[in-house]
Amino acid sequence: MEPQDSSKPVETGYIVPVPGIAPPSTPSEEEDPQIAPSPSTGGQHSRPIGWSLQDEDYESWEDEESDKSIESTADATDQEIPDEKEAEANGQLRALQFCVEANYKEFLFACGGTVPINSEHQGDPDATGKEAASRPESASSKASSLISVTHPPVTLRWDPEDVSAPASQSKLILPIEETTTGNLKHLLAETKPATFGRGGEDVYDESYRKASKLEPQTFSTNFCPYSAGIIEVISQLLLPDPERTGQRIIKAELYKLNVYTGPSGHFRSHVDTPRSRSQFGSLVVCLPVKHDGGALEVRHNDEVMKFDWASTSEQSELQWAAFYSDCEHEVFPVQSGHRITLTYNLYATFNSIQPLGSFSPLNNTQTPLDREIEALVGDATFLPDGGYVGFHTTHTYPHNDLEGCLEDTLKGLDMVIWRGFQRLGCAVCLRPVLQPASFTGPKLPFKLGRTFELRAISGEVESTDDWDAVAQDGWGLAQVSIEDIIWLNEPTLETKRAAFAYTVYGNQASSCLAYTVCSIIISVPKINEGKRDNLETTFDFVIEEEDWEKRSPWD
Ligand SMILES: O=C(O)CCC(=O)C(=O)O
Ligand SMILES: [Fe+2]
Repeated sequence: MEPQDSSKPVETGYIVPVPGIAPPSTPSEEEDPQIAPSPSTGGQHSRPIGWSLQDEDYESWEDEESDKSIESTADATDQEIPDEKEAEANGQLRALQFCVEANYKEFLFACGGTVPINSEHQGDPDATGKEAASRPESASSKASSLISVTHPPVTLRWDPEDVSAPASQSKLILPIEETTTGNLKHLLAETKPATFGRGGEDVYDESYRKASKLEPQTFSTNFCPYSAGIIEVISQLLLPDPERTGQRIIKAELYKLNVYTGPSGHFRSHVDTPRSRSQFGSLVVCLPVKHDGGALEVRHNDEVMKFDWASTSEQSELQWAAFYSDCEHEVFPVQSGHRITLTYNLYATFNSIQPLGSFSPLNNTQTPLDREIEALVGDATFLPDGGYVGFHTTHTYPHNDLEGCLEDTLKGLDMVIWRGFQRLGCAVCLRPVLQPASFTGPKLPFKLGRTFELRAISGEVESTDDWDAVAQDGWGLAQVSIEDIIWLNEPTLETKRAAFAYTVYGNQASSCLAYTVCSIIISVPKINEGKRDNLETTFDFVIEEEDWEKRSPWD
């Protein structure tokens, strides 16, 4: 896993000053999550995507701008209906657009459950017990078992600062076993203040985060999220492999042991910094230590999921939650006791070996959404000569990373769209879509990019032509023009990332950032003798122009 280049600005906030190209908050490579001071509770989609630093009154054109972006999307889909056949195809298209919209709330962005601790446990993976995972608010969640596993008591051992301290004092058995009870205070004494990345440095700010931590190299545990069955559950719910190709599997990496102590331990709303391009989420495992308060709330767009472990914190079980890395989350204040957690970074990785009879209750290939995609692609009146369909992703990806996004990290609905079209022979690729920057000048059009790299461009923009030149020459545009794409949905502006910096000359010069959202571009093959050709491929990110032309469905 290559780590994210921390020298590169990563944009997650809303207002981004551009001294050169440095953003206000470059996350620290070493330390904890960067803070995305985002909207209170998940999801306004009406934020502007680019603006001049001099635009003090950006609030006033914010709505206008977002309306405009939505209009532009609608323009692309509201196409003329010259004859009956096209009308029919359009009906099919609208059905899919409707279905996509209806599915927005259907996809999990977080999941959680419990693993019972069984002191009789002998390490037998088939030992009976229960493991549950589902939406935490559902009353039946704990009954909807996916896998039956129990875990032996959890042992924690740590390196004491005082190396002469006896080993028997640097160990806890949880739920707290009498012989180790007194060691909780030793553990607490070994933890260090938990900092987080803000403005490019590690800060300890108790008003934002009050917690302490141990680094993974200073402690060890017999707890393993794989043998506890947790990774299997996350895999089925957050990173499913609907056709069971066994291609993408999860790598969980222990990140920290965190302690939030009453009466005021907490972590305000933030988005974790992905440690690499392949990170798609985080896992928090709550150890059985008594505490009150400290609920974890996870948000995505307008949806909220809450994991409140306090009332069962003394029970003989491990409670856990996992969520996609672009989700805002928050740990509410712990009122008393100690909320002790193990956190893991979750990466999507490849598996070339087919899973052996792995239990998969999910079969996503026949969801209503899949059926709508099938109906659209199967309709010979829809793009009979081939063409492009676009889908703005509902989650954020590192789409300003030089190496682009990894399709294996696609989340929720995004993955279903990608796989749904791909399995029908359509070619798919991820592309950054440049959003119209806004400044006191001409209104600028959307652009579809071919590069993901975040750049500083010395171009000066005074007119639409200048903008075209900056975007075309300085940033690079895909051969497919944005107007050639039929869009299935509107961009979710929260997923934006900085693409390049440029200078605007109005009354005075000002630096601006141009932003992109991430989109799936689908090349629908042409109809050949009543059937679609099979493109059986993804686009390449760095292909020559001739290749683009070769792959064009109009050839
Ligand atoms: O402890 C939790 O529930 C979440 C902690 C968290 O957000 C983090 O460590 O980044
Ligand atoms: Fe976090």
